[in-house]
Amino acid sequence: MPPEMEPEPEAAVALFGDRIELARRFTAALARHGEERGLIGPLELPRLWTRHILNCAVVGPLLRPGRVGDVGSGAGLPGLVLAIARPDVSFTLIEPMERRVTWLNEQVGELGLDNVEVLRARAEEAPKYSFDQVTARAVSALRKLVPITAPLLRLGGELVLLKGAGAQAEIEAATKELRKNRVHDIEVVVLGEGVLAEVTRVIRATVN
Ligand SMILES: C[S@@+](CC[C@H](N)C(=O)[O-])C[C@H]1O[C@@H](n2cnc3c(N)ncnc32)[C@H](O)[C@@H]1O
Repeated sequence: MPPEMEPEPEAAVALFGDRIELARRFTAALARHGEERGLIGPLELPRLWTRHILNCAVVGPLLRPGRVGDVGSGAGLPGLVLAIARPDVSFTLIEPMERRVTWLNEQVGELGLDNVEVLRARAEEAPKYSFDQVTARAVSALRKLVPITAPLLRLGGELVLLKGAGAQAEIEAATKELRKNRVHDIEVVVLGEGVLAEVTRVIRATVN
């Protein structure tokens, strides 16, 4: 028997506000098709809301009106979730895998999101100096992620990288890459305390 879908947590309505119906539709689509389309693992259904959707949605308040590039969007995490939560921000979802790009385009159409474009590319091929902020989640270790994300930012732009409990250790392991890519004011922001069972850690830093 397939595992049960996690019921919607109370925090979802507070995080998505009047966009909650869109968040519900996206979560339901991911629950229905995510495994068969190779977007999420078979064990993710019982934690789809908390571990994935809300883990991304709590990052919404860190974004500023402007242009955000989401590197390695995959199923739409965090890019599509944030595009639902923040209709005042323009998103470019940067993803190289064709079947994931197809999924992302389908969801943008289904949900009627007019603040999202999908770019089939590796971050290395995406236009440089284009974004005010760049997000990424579960793409690679910071020392490999910095050289492919920092060049996408305009001067003074910001990295907003979702990371696990090892965020601080990743910063220490990436000292050389951070310096070489002019990344400054690096901090770990902890989000979702008292709301999520597992908090979201974000490495936030400025490039100049
Ligand atoms: C483990 S998945 C994570 C997907 C999603 N961000 C999430 O949190 O579920 C990593 C994604 O990064 C993409 N990816 C890997 N290398 C990349 C690169 N150099 N540029 C852009 N995307 C990349 C992969 O195609 C894949 O969709």
